[in-house]
Amino acid sequence: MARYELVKRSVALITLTNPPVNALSSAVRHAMAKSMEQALNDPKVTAVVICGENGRFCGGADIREFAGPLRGPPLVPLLDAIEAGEKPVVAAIEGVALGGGFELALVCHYCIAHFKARLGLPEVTLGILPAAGGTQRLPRLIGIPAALELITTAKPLSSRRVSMLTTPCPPDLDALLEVVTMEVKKKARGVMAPLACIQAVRAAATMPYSKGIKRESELMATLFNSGQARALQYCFFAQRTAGKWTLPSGAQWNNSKPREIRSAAIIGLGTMGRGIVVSLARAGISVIAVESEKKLLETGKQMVIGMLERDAKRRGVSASLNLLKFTLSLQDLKDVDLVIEAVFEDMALKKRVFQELSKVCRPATLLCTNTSGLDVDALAGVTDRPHLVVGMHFFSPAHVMKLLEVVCGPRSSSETIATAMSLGKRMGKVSVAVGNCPGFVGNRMLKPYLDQATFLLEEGATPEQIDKALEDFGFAMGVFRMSDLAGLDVGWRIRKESGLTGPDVDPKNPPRRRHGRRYCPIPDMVCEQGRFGQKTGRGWYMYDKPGGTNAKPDPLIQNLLEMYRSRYAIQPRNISDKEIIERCLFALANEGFRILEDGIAARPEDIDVIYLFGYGFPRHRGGPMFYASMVGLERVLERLEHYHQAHPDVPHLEPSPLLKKLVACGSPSVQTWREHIKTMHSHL
Ligand SMILES: CCCCCCCCCCCCC[C@H](O)CC(=O)SCCNC(=O)CCNC(=O)[C@H](O)C(C)(C)COP(=O)(O)OP(=O)(O)OC[C@H]1O[C@@H](n2cnc3c(N)ncnc32)[C@H](O)[C@@H]1OP(=O)(O)O
Ligand SMILES: NC(=O)c1ccc[n+]([C@@H]2O[C@H](COP(=O)([O-])OP(=O)(O)OC[C@H]3O[C@@H](n4cnc5c(N)ncnc54)[C@H](O)[C@@H]3O)[C@@H](O)[C@H]2O)c1
Repeated sequence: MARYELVKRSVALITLTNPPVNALSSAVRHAMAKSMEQALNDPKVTAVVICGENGRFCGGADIREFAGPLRGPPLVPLLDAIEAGEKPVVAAIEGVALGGGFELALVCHYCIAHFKARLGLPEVTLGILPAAGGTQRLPRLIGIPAALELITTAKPLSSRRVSMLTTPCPPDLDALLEVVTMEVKKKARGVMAPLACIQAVRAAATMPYSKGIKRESELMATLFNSGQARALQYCFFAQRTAGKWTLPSGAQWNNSKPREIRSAAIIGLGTMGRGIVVSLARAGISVIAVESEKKLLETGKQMVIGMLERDAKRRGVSASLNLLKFTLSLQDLKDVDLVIEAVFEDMALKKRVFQELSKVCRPATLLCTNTSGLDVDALAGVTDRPHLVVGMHFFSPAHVMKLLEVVCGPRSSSETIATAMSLGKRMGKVSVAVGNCPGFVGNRMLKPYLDQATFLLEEGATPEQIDKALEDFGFAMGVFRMSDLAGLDVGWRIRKESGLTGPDVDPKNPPRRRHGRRYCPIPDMVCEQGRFGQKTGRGWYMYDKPGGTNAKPDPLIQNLLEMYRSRYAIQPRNISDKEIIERCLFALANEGFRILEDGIAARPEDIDVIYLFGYGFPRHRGGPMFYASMVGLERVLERLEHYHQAHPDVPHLEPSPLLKKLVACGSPSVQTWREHIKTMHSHL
């Protein structure tokens, strides 16, 4: 846990040895305390060097220990003792020095850091604060403004910049703290940890160290047992769990070898294709981009080049334009390792493309589709290599959004899945393996969520009221603002194609019912007026101009809702924010339970990661499944039963059998739900 050596007969070298990140577990703290005592008591030792094994100084406190009672020597007195010791202590930093690892470096009398070292205080991302003196020592070392930025944003630093940060405490501290508080509140709505950090830094600025450290510890005590800290720490591990995919066949992340991908092709240079090309090129992969027409090819090319150049400028690197090739001919794809199809969401067109690819590409080429919800296995079926077909569902904008759903068809081989997952990681994505069903995980769950929002409109709510409730809950954007951003015409086209609206609707359908269920035609009425969202300057809100982003409530929408309600004799009622949150989010989680039952997602963590990284679910709430567990499954069940009774024609509100089963089993913790699902059918 910590190795002690005497070097050159006078220097004690203490190496932290707790792979993979040398976290400061109880055993490490114990070994460090012993080693320091030995070094301080040995008259031969004139100086001490602390470093970490395997090129990593220290990833901080052992987060897993936070879930149980705290044992072992506490960190603060250990670090205080190092700082107070009479022999000089040097931190030799290679790799990461994060959280408690950085706080350890701060108590050392000297630090030497490799130029690739990464130093930072990511505690706020875990819902806590740097409580081993970080909020007290860092302001003293680098000044209030720089310390505030590091502590409240969790942004890591390269080692060279640390030496440049020497801003003194500004004269108007209160004004500065006020500005930072506003920024933090705006960026991380409702999140407690960064606000507590600001209070701790205020203590550093206004109190002697002995009092400041006490304040730090009080603030930590509040955060430590909070629901937000539990949620954020759950997110940390959920993200890592998602990478560890597993199939019922026994194939899994650690026994399936991915293929190396050196070259790839993208078919379709529209909204998605462009972002995917950028993501691949940024990862150092040669890309051939294919369009159907010369003009579209040229437009796509210019957009991709512009995106890559801007991105490279931002990151201070040179744009990898030499990796790109643009063509109108599929024949150019015969040697690529992998193809990602991103043409229109049209099954017949996609099938034609896959048939053609089957003929053109060498037999070992992987064929992937970026479809948002079509049957991946139906596409595999038209190829000569169904085992090499997989869905790679990126999210818009594809070069920005971190989520990648890897959609495993029943015939996708484990090597194919491993390759898609590993390629996602190489592109900096958070990849989650999911089964093949309409909408996969993310978009399938979105339907009940959107339905509830529009039903609430019918019943008396306004778009701005619903959005505000969701934004106060922590979403960056409410459902209507998000829909305006994404474009309302996409959903409208899908509804027309599935016969829910437009000329193909069976006239025998009552106006607010389809297939025997409640249906809300308001979104169709909005689209019929040419209101497609931000791009047309009008949608659920009005904007200054087409493409504008400043959403204002629109009296025309208000009129439309009033006319609609009076046409169908709906008496509007006052709807509480509580009802909005419960109906939208419990319906969302309920579909998540069904997805687990159906074996479309292997674990609740996978669903939560999809919602955190693809749909802006607030991280401090942990994701829809974790949120349901925090509310209490019994309560979620009771509320769903209540709402289903009130709306029996909405099947999504009927509690899922898995939810009922979990409640009957005493509402076990989310990490153990898997044991209750394992007998069920898996599509993974
Ligand atoms: C009344 C109550 C009073 C309560 C008062 C309590 C007082 C308690 C006193 C506490 C003192 C506070 C000390 C300190 O301020 C707090 C902290 O230090 S919190 C931890 C801060 N550190 C981090 O957040 C770093 C987290 N890790 C990372 O960002 C990355 O892992 C990495 C280090 C950059 C490495 O990244 P990668 O190479 O990509 O590797 P992985 O991410 O896949 O990780 C590999 C593996 O390691 C596990 N792991 C990583 N870091 C930790 C950690 N700090 N603790 C435990 N485990 C860690 C990770 O989960 C992976 O394992 P897997 O999940 O795959 O099994
Ligand atoms: N837009 C999104 O938010 C989003 C998100 C995730 C997934 N998707 C999916 O990604 C796919 C593409 O969506 P999009 O939004 O980029 O569409 P888009 O309309 O912006 O782009 C599609 C592009 O494909 C090109 N194309 C059509 N047929 C072609 C052919 N035979 N050969 C070469 N190019 C061809 C078109 O010219 C067009 O430029 C769809 O399956 C969609 O469901 C979209």
